Amino acid sequence: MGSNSTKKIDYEKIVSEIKKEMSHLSLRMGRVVQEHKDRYIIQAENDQITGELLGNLRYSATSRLSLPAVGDWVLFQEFDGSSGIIHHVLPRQTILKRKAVGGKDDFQIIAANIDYALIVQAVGRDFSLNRIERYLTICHDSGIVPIVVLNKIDLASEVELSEFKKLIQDRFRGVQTLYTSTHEPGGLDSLQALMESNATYCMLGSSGVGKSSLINALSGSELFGTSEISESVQRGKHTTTHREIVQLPNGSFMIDNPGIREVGIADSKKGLELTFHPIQMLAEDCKFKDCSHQAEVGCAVLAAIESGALDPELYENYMKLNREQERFTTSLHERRKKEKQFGKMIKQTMQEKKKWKR
Ligand SMILES: Nc1nc2c(ncn2[C@@H]2O[C@H](COP(=O)(O)OP(=O)(O)OP(=O)(O)O)[C@@H](O)[C@H]2O)c(=O)[nH]1
Ligand SMILES: [Zn+2]
Repeated sequence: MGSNSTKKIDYEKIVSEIKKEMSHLSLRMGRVVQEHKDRYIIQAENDQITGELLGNLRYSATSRLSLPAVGDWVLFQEFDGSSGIIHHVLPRQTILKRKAVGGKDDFQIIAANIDYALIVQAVGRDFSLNRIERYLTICHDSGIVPIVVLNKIDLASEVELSEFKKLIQDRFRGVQTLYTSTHEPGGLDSLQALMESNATYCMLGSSGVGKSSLINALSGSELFGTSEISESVQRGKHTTTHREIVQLPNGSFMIDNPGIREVGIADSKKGLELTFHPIQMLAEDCKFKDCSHQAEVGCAVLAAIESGALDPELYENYMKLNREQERFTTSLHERRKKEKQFGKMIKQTMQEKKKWKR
């Protein structure tokens, strides 16, 4: 799958081992294409199965990460041709997750096994190198290959467009970038040419940049007309209560996901390091191993800013993300500590009560 260097999961081997172990069942493999409250739609070859999670799996789940999500490969026992019980969630190639809000879990999976993310921006006011960088960090954290898509290029003059190109290329060397318009014939050719059949894509981008227009345009090929697929894409657009994977006429899969817009920065240092590689490289030359690159003597990062070798904006952004990450990790830590204290208090109270009864 393109430049994705992560190790490929050998599903065949895993599945045959599980099947051997569970030979009293006749398990089938399928992919979760829709996630509802407690129901999953599973695509298995040409069958759509309504799946429920095996009670055992639900109750033994220690976090939401172990429950099925859109994009997951699962093993299920079919029972009447259209229903099934999910027995296994197979290991994930990639996980796109976000901080859970208000829930007891730390993370919530948005989708699993996404190969490529299209980071969509529009020329004009939405355009922000910093925002692209945030999305790149998310991709690197998740093991998803990013592709930057600058859309609405029909709104830019030749000169403006070449300025945008230069900005992107200077800042994100090595990241594939496409320039598209859904309002011009042929405006999607570069995207169409790039998309791999059977690979799974998602769109990341602010509201209004043209994500739905892109999906609609991609699904409106002459081959399929505007029939089923665009209908299901439309449906996805208006139904904000669940996530869905649709197959496009070009054979690739697209996660049409309203929630994907709320993706935040997750808690991995790895993503930061990959995105801000130049800073990481420089940091190796800092005098102190634990240099915070803020005021230290012999800081190679600060020296590079001074000499003009490092973009100060990239530095600012790096520090900002670092702070955010720290805040997140700290708040997690504090929350856990509070929970522990609370548990202790309950225990003590119970013991006191017992004493009192005696
Ligand atoms: N000029 C121009 N307008 C576009 C293009 N693509 C989309 N638009 C317009 O931009 C507006 C927003 O497009 P959407 O596809 O709804 O954007 P979105 O990213 O899906 O927005 P949300 O659904 O709010 O997340 C619509 O009015 C589109 O017609 C383009 O290539 N050029
Ligand atoms: Zn330093």
